[in-house]
Amino acid sequence: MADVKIGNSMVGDGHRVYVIAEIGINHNGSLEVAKKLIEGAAQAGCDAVKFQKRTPELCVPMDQRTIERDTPWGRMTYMDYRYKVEFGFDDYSEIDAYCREQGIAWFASCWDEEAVDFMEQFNPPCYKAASASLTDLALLKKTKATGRPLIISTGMSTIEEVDAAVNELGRDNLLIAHTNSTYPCPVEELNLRMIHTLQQRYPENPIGYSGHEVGLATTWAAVALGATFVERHVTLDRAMWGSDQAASVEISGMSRLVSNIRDIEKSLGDGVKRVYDGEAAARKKLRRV
Ligand SMILES: C=C(OP(=O)(O)O)C(=O)O
Repeated sequence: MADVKIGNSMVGDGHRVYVIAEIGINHNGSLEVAKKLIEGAAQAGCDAVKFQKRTPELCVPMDQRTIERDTPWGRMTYMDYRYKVEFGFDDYSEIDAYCREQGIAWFASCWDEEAVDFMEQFNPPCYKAASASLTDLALLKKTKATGRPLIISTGMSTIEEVDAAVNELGRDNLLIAHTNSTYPCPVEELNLRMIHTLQQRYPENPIGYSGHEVGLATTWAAVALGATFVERHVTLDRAMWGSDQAASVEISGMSRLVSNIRDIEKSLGDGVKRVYDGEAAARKKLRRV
């Protein structure tokens, strides 16, 4: 399997699992909340935080735009809500500076082509294409053409759609995440063995896991199954307003997630049978023949 370099980190078999705290839109349009999430993710030991960048007038479907909904800022159309939770250039400049201060990488999934041009201004270490964008081949190609590593997510997709995206993009500098796009995802539908299916189908690409389940055990299982990177949504409080919050992990959970991932990756070893020095005494004392 080829390795892919994201910033200063190598991602792939035999390397530390790259842990991404997906802030997404859990900041609810507040830079203050975003900064608390960045700080929490850095302290938890995550390698990167991730945002979602949209140009609402390009990526909100026409039939959704005028639908009204109740929000913490009052009743508004879906389009107005999308603008409300969208950070602009000054916000991202502050996020960029803050991430440097906290010593954590940051990048975004770009939901439309303009968003890619926007993000290029910040020299991100990589990009992500959300599961929703997997069949948007023009967007995938535009993102890949930046020359930066690209993570594609495979929720809500058929295997033929995944093949089509990978064939269009080529195997180079491409990472693939197993995902189920139900929020929160029932454990019976996580289908973590898909990690093996993806490893066998795309042997040149680092395979990872983007999870939306409640709890941490199944993400640890994904690491035990060989996920080379892991992404979980992060929140200050799972009870906060917003569609992704309930399927997110609070900061204390992120700390447990990362520290146990570090133990799991060490515990996997190399699969070569050996007698460890620490076993010598037991071997001497307990072996009859
Ligand atoms: C929705 C996203 O990702 P995923 O499909 O992995 O949940 C995203 O990265 O914006």
